[in-house]
Amino acid sequence: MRFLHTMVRVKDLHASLHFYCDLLRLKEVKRYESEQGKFSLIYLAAPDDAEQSKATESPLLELTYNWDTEDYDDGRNFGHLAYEVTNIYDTCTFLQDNGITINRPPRDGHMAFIRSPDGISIELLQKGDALAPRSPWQEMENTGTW
Ligand SMILES: C[C@@H](O)C(=O)SC[C@H](NC(=O)CC[C@H](N)C(=O)O)C(=O)NCC(=O)O
Ligand code: NI
Repeated sequence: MRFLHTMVRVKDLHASLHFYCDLLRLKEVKRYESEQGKFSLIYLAAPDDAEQSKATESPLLELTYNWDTEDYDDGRNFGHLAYEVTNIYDTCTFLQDNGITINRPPRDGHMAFIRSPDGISIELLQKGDALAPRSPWQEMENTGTW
């Protein structure tokens, strides 16, 4: 058995594609539109996976967009989506500069949390064990100025 994807339902497809593709830089690898079911399924791969020849065989994020607006309760049973980043401080700076709240700043250079437009928790983990190169974030950590 192979892990295929995690599906999240999104209320605003434009806002979600901006968040996941423009900001998190995920790549759309396939899309399914159902006129009968009145929904769209958009499959997103992490950029490193998308560069591989078999991007559609890597673990994907499936965005489900129901064309008729629905209210989705905040399912507490769902935890988070986790992505590995090359430099967690650079990533958090880019996201913050683009209006994303860093709900859990990258203390110790390893882990940060943000939320999607639908409130889905996204965990960002520093690639490898090496601390990200020193950056203003670490100075802010050390001086407690966030
Ligand atoms: C193709 C495969 O990856 C799917 O996930 S299709 C599953 C199917 N999805 C839908 O019908 C989308 C629209 C529906 N209104 C919804 O919001 O899910 C499905 O069976 N969904 C039910 C589910 O619980 O996932
Ligand atoms: Ni699915």
